[in-house]
Amino acid sequence: MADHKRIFAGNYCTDSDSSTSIDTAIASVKGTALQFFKNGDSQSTVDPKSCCTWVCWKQECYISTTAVGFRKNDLEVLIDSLRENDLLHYSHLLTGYIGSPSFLQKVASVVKELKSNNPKLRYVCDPVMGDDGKMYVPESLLPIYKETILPLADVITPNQYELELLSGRSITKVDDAWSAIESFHEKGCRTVIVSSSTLGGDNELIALASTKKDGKTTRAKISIPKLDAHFVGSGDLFAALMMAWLYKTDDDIQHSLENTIHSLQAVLTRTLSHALVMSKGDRPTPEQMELQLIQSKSDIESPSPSVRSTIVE
Ligand SMILES: Nc1ncnc2c1ncn2[C@@H]1O[C@H](COP(=O)(O)OP(=O)(O)OP(=O)(O)O)[C@@H](O)[C@H]1O
Ligand SMILES: Cc1ncc(CO)c(CO)c1O
Repeated sequence: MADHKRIFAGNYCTDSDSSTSIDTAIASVKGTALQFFKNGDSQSTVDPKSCCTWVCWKQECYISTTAVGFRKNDLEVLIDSLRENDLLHYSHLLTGYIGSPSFLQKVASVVKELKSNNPKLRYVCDPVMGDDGKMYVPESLLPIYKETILPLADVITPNQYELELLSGRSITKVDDAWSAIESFHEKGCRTVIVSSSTLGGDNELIALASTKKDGKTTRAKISIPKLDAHFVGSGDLFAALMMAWLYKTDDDIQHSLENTIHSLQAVLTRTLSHALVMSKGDRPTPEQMELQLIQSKSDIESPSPSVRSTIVE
């Protein structure tokens, strides 16, 4: 199995539902892996060496459906074992929810080690800290994200609130967002994607993307029709799909945004319709709102976007 297709995708999660980034990143890039994760089948469709140990851990977690917290010591043991087996060579690293400062510091040292093994490694960081003005991780994570993680990240995918936290600025207009994004470029982060914001009209969410190459910045913006529901795992799915499409399109932010948003819309619309049928008109339970990823396999693998992004001069 060629080294360049290796992905290291990690999402510190507390239950099986919140690990969509792993399923989706692998599924997007490897095609066949989606079924493998969801049906908990044998390892026949996936060469474990081509994915990563966390994926195997995730599979166990999914089968047992036990609440699992992946802690700093677990990460150390995992990294030590991968190092001993000469398996610390990856093309991409994706991190999501991280709940403790010591874990985040350890992630920073892992990023450095992976980058020293492969200077071309792409680190995609979803700085999951909160939403709608509320933090749901300890505040002590913020300075670590700002000072240590941001300069290491090649791609960062904050939502509007996380953009405010990381930049220390209030974001009330699209122009505020662009200047906060520019400040991240200045810190060394090449590509910044704002996964969702309320900087548009009442019925839409706005996502923004900016990438800097050879001193030139390219910016894109897309309007997302807003669904009247709250989804769990949509941010994970967003980060995973952006990572896959940026890789597949050689950093074309416009097409990556369009493809990602198309797949998200398909998954979320299907999820909501399914949940409403299952709940027979009552408020759907979290189980009924589980993202319909398997059912959306073709929308993930072969998106045909109808919503277009615009390049912002
Ligand atoms: N209510 C919704 N209506 C339409 N699309 C949605 C909705 N909620 C989420 N999405 C889609 O999910 C994507 C990710 O947005 P979301 O706000 O869930 O992520 P996030 O806040 O960045 O996540 P995280 O908590 O991981 O940081 C958006 O770009 C959008 O495409
Ligand atoms: C535990 C936990 N809490 C919150 C979030 C953000 O939606 C995530 C993203 O998956 C998560 O895993």
